[in-house]
Amino acid sequence: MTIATPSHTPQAPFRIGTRGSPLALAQAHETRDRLGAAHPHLAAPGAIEIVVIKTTGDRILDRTLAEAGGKGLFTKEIEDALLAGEIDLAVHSMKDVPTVLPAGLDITCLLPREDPRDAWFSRDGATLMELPAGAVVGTASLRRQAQVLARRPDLTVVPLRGNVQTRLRKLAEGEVDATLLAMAGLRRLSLDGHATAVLEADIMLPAVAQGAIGIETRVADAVTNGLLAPLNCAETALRVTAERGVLSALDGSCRTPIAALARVVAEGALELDAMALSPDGRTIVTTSRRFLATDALAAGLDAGAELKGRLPPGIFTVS
Ligand SMILES: NCc1[nH]cc(CCC(=O)O)c1CC(=O)O
Repeated sequence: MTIATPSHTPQAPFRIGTRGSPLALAQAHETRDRLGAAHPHLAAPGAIEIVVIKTTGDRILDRTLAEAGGKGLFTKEIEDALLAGEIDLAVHSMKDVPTVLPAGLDITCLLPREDPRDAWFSRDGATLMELPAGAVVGTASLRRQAQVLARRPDLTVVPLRGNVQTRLRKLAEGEVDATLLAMAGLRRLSLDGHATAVLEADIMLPAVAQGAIGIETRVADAVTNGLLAPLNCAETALRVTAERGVLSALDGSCRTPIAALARVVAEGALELDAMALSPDGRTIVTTSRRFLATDALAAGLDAGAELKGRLPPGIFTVS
């Protein structure tokens, strides 16, 4: 396979590739605004074009993503457009980006991270611990399902899909009694005011890279990568590197629910909490690391390898 390496020419519009969901578009607009703020020639009207690309993940409405299987459901078609030179950069929720990227592409920029926590929504304002026995929690995320069932094995978890607005509508219509959504997405859509509660990480450890926006480009496209350099948030990049290290150490051992959150605890020092769970929430393996910024990837990989080694055989291989 040959990899095209077209490069942005200053007179043509700069093209941002994105999914078409309201959240994806908000993230693309944030990227466009940050590029315009950093580079006056990109602030002019029409200087940046937003190209909406439909992905396999957008077509899957009736099954949970875990059932649909496969990695990169939300990224493949966008990456194909990037490799073909149809767009100059792709904006992704890092949570949806696989750990292994196509040859010639890389995440070359991470925007400052939003709140990584999950928000809790219930129809009548009950918290997770207050919901009546047998109440129905809607989520397609095995990570959220497992952590809900770990605390409340008497609840029923059913899949709930659709974009943020759709899920909130289904909650209001009574299809479920409660649901969970990433705070980051809600903030970006100005919907965070509707949340019943924000779940701290010791109640609901977030997904790897939740709340982080990553920008994927062609490694060889020096023009685009140069324009993005001032937009990169070094702290977010370190945290995401550690968390994705956990994921890459566990990749291949299936669709085990995994959660991880890294944060800066002192100048140049980070802490990482990582967790693997069985979907029924009955088996939970956790570990933490404290490490220096230079060791972010190694710490994540090491934590992931430890979790992998401690997984009870059989329980976690659901593939
Ligand atoms: N898989 C869907 C998805 N991908 C990223 C976000 C939220 C935004 C983020 O985590 O950056 C969501 C929705 C959700 O989990 O509520």
